[in-house]
Parts: sequence; structure tokens; C-alpha cells
Amino acid sequence: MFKYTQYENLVMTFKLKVFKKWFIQSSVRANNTLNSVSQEESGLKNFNDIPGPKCYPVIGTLHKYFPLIGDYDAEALDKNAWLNWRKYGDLVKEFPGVRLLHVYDPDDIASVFRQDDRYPARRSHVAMRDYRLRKPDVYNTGGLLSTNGPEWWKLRSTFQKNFTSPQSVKVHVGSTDAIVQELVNFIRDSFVEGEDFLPYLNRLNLEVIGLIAFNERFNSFSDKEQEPDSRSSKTIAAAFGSNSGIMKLDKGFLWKLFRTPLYRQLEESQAYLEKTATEILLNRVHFYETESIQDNSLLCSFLQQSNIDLKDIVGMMVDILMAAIDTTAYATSFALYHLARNPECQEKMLKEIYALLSTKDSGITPNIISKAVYTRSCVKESLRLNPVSIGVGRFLQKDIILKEYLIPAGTVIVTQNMVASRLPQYVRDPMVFKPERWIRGSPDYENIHPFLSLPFGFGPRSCIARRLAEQNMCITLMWLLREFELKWIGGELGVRTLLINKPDKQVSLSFVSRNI
Ligand code: HEM
Repeated sequence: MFKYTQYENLVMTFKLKVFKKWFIQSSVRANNTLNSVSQEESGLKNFNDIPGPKCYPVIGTLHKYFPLIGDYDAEALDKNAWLNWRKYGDLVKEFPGVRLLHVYDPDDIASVFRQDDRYPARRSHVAMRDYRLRKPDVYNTGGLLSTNGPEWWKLRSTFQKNFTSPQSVKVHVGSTDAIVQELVNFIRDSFVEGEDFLPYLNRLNLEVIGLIAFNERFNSFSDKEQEPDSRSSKTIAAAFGSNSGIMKLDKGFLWKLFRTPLYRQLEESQAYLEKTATEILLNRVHFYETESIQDNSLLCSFLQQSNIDLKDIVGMMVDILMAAIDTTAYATSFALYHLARNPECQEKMLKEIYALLSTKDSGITPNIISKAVYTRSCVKESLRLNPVSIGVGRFLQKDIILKEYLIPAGTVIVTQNMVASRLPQYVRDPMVFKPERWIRGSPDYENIHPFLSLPFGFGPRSCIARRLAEQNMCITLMWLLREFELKWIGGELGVRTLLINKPDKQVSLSFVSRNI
């Protein structure tokens, strides 16, 4: 009979322990979750061991954001993120009121998205959600931006049909083209060199989204509408007023106790957007009832679906006004900045435009956009260097593993794509604006990690209007370059991180007519 010696017993126990650890770790890796497995047994490292700034009871790492004593600037999150990466590495934990993890390595970013839930969640727009849920006469939900879970999917699947399909986006090329011509005429007739160009890009994008989404013209380039108390000026201000407070309110808690000035700013700007949306909606409902005329607007398509509640349409219209104007205007500002500062890229893009748009009378078509490879690469490259958001936020709904650490459910993840996209280990000469790096067949083509630059997010929760936004940017850039030589007459342009990344200085462009 086989007899264990003491020594054999010890070896067997050790082997069993190693096997158990290996078995648990590999089953965890296979399932990518740890729901039923004790972390200690798995040998995974604890979340609290992830490096990060010092955390105190109650305030966590919020002290870093306090004026005077803190070394973080709440409006320079890109810089904070870069400093954190230098100091702590590829994973950085923080506790600014919630358990937060910054993720820099694109392999880890891929891992976050691959392990994402069926209903990917974000923890953002919390105060806006609170505001909307307190107005059940106007809204059914907190809206697409702030809602999570099956309720989010119900909204998303209802509204996304006409946003996302290539066919439904191409329908809007002609109308966008016509509005960009209004901007071109405005620059020729009225733009004064030295003025900030950003407000006019806001007007352009209000006009474009007004027409595409609601079949509504704001006439924002008219003298009357340029007045501060006009409908277009107030709508643009309300969209900014809503967006600019979101992130600070997400981090804070005082607004839960009383109406802080920032919460009141949010209330007022939401109320204005809501008023604009409701007026447009009521006009349209009446119009469609009496005229039964069809148009290509998103609103018309929403109204054609019998199962949509009008309150959900109001919520979606407000979300559109909030999400469309500043984002596209900032993204276009940075693209113009990079093109103006890189005359050789401007030349190449112009060559492509001349080949595709031989005369000024030719309109841009979907076919032209699909052939405008260099233009599209300029958009991509500009969004790599200057994405509208520093990264993508996700609220973990199950435990996941990153770099041998157990990241528990309930953690807020921020993928730091902007910082990573500017690191030499991932991109050659990362700070150089080089559209060719995206063009297959070009000697400068680089096989860039697919999770490095994610300006529109990723997966089922990614930007609902990605195609539309890219199309609008291409049309704007093509006409501005076709008509004018761009020169940058300002200083280096950085970002203010106000949920979305606003240029930190005025957009100082000189437009020299080409007359060809
Ligand atoms: C260059 C312009 C734009 C950029 C860079 C951009 C970027 C983004 C990003 C990064 C997200 C979060 C994605 C994620 O969590 O995975 C997002 C979400 C969203 N965007 Fe955009 N966006 C742009 C333009 C627009 C426009 C024009 C609209 C509306 C017409 C819009 C509507 C939305 C909405 C409603 C969401 C929330 C989607 C959801 O939660 O299901 N965006 N966008």
C-alpha cells in the first residue's frame, strides 16, 4: 500500500495549492469575471494596491482638486492624467468621491471594452438626470446621455435607426453642403481677421443639426440672430451652460443638499433647451398633422414611429442640442488649427479637393466624401491629437482583471486615450500632425493599435452620431480649404477639459481667398 511520508504530504499540499491558484486564475481569465471567486484564493492583486495619489478618509483624493492646495486643475484633466501616468504608470487609481481607475495601455483599454456589459454604463450627467427626473411632466427618463441599463437600451434602440445607418446619413450631405456655403459667404462678407472663429463654428453646427435633426432653420448667421438675446445665441449658450457644468457636478455632492450656483446654471440652460425643443416639436406635430408632408429630418422619422412617447422625443431633442453643437465645433476648430499650421498637409488636401470638386459650383456628394481619403485622414489625425473627450468613461457592472489586478464592479473606468495617443511607444513622432499615418499604402502608414484613438467611444454605447459628425466635419473642411488659404495667427492651442475639450484660447485664423 502507498504510504505518504511527511515530506510527500508537504509536496502534495504545495502542488495542490499551486494547481488551485492556477485553476482559479485561468478560469477567471477565461470568464474574465470574478463574481464567485475569492480574490485571495485567485492570487490576484488588490485594487487598493494600484498606484495613485494619496487618499484621505472622507475626501479621498479630492484634495488634489482644491484651489490653492491641490496640484490638479479640474479644467486640465489631460495634464493631470499625463502627470499621473509619469508618476504611477499604466493604471492609476483615484477616489474623487467614487472609486476611479485611469487606464492608459491600449491593450488594457481593449480589455475594458471586451469585458463590457450587454448594456454598457457610464456614470455621468448625474445632476442632469436628477433635474429631468424631477420634471415628470416633461421627461420620462434622464435621457440617452445619463440613463443606464435596459432603460438606456430602450431609448437607444428606438432612436439610433436613423442616426447610424450609412444610407440615412448620406441623405443629409446636400443640406449640410448648402449651410457650409452660408458660412463661406459670411467669412467673405463679414468675418474680421483677429476675431475668434469658434462662435461661428458653433453657429454653423447649430444650423446643420437644426436642419438635419428637426428641419428647423435658426438663421444664425443673420445680424438679428447674432444678437445675444436671439434664439440661436441663447440655444448655443444653453448647450454650453449644460455641458460645462456636468463634470464638476458629477464630482460634487453639495448640489444634492441645496441648489448650488452650478446646479442652477444647469437648470436654467436645460430649461431653455427644453423650451426650444418643445416649441419646435409642437410646431412640427401640428405641421405633420395638417400637411402630412415628409422630410428627411430625424424628428420626422421619430414621429413616424408609433411607439414613441412625445416626452421621450423631447428628451432626445435636448440631448441632440447638447451633444451636437460644441463637440463638432471644437473638433473642427482643432482640425483647422492643425491644417493651418501644416501648410504641406493643407496643400495635399487642396490637391485632393481640386480633383474632386473641380469648380466652385460643384456640390459635395456622398461619393465625393467617400473618395476624399486625405481629408478623412486629416479628421482622424486631428481627433487623435485633439479628441473632444480625454477618453471614454465606463461604470463597471462586474469584476474584471487588468494587469493581474482585480478591478471590482462599481469602479468607474476612464480610458486615457488622449494621453496614450500622444506617447511615442504607440505612435511615431506622436506630436506631429501626420494624416498619412492613417493611409494604407502610404510610406508613412502605421499600424496603430485599434484601441488607441477612440474619439467616438466604442461599442453599443459609442457616439450615436459618429457618421453624421465625421461627414459634417469633412464637408466643412473641404469647402473652407477650397475657398481659402488658412493661416494660424494665434499661439499654440491647448484644451480646457469641460467634459468636452474646448480650445483654451481663441481660434485665430486668417482666411485668404483663393479665387480659383
Ligand atoms: C466630432 C463630434 C463628436 C464627437 C467627437 C463625439 C464623441 C462622443 C463620445 C466620445 C461619446 C461617448 C461614447 C462612449 O461612451 O463610448 C458620445 C456619445 C454621444 N454622442 Fe457624440 N460626439 C460628437 C458629435 C455628436 C453629435 C453631432 C451628436 C448628435 C447629433 C452626438 C450625440 C451623442 C449622444 C446622444 C451620445 C450618447 C450615446 C449613448 O449614451 O448611447 N454626438 N459622443
